[in-house]
Amino acid sequence: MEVRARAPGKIILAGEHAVVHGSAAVAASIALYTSVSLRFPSPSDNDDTLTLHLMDVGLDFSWPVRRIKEVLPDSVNSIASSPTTCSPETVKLIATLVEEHTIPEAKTGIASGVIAFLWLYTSIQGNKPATVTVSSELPLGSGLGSSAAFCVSLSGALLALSDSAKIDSSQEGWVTFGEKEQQLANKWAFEGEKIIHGKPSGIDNTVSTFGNLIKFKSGALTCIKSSMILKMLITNTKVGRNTKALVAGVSERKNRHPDAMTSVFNAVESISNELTSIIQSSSDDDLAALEKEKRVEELMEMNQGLLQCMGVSHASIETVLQTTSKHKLTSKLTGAGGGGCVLTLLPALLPATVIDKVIEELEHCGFQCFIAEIGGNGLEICFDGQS
Ligand SMILES: Nc1ncnc2c1ncn2[C@@H]1O[C@H](COP(=O)(O)OP(=O)(O)OP(=O)(O)O)[C@@H](O)[C@H]1O
Ligand SMILES: C[C@@](O)(CCO)CC(=O)[O-]
Ligand SMILES: [Mg+2]
Repeated sequence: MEVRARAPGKIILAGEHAVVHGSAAVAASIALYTSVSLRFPSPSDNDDTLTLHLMDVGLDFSWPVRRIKEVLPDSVNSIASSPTTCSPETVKLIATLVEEHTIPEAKTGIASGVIAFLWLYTSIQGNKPATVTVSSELPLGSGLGSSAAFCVSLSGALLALSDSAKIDSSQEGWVTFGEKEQQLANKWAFEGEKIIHGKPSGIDNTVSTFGNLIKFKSGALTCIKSSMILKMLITNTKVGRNTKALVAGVSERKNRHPDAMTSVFNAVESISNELTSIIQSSSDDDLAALEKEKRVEELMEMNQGLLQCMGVSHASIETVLQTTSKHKLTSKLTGAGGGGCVLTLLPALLPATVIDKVIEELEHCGFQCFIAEIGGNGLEICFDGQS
């Protein structure tokens, strides 16, 4: 029996970090996916191992299921319908399973993803042997929600072959879960994100599960219907960073300066709310459309300034800001910052020659640029092995 699941990455248009502290944020899915395939061996395969292939980092992990039972005796019972937080003690136990494999020094960040995998796998599928393969079109650890896409696609595949999700496996091509199953996959993915991020807001797994353009605040999402073309250039500075450390850094700054940081988070909330109304408002003529673009640019600039206040910008991000501003374009970091990706709004009437020139200059700095489609599908499942 085999199933595949895929889940998209995301960009945050406004509100990263502040959203962890209760402010609203605006995010959109992008058409770059992480895919997971899950296959249970047939009895004749005589295979008693759980194997994980991580194609993007070229690492393979494999455990005899009796070893998993030894370390995690509770994993004999699946708790698929009740998303549960992995306790710090269980994280430590799972880490011993991960440490049985050698992870090269440069890839140690992968360990938290493997721990999240083992928690989701054993909670949803118990102790069955299986082969799980993960591959992604997203750059890992760059602010485009690779950890969420990993957790959502994994939860989707695991639930699709569990008794907790009712889904017709005879359907062909990519299909979406029903609302109840989507909610369940999203909740499990959030539990995985907690292992990777420490204190996630839930915005990344939510937009990856449901797709589209959303406003998110304190765990609740509102779908946004955009009435304007939002074309974003994404620049990957290729400076590696870790969301968990950046989120913890902002919390420490908040502990040191509670009043000032609360004001910063409140300002971000106003930016997200204003951005939402601008994106949704209808524009009667080209002038109004142009005016809306200018306002979005101004809000992006203000949000970037506040992210600098939070201490999550980086020299490489500043280089992108300076390079794009020479062409009168506005940029802001997206995701956790500290390197990673930067968004630049490409106005609807911007000549293609200018876009080419900006990309050339950014790539000359060693960055990688791409334009991704915004606001597409969320989590999807495929049973037929064809699509
Ligand atoms: N395709 C993948 N294969 C293996 N591990 C992955 C994959 N995608 C994500 N991960 C896990 O997620 C971690 C990166 O998550 P992190 O939250 O730091 O960055 P991000 O999600 O890309 O950015 P952001 O959270 O700012 O949007 C990796 O170190 C790894 O543990
Ligand atoms: C930095 C952050 O706000 C977004 C990361 O994409 C963290 C989170 O919301 O979980
Ligand atoms: Mg992440």
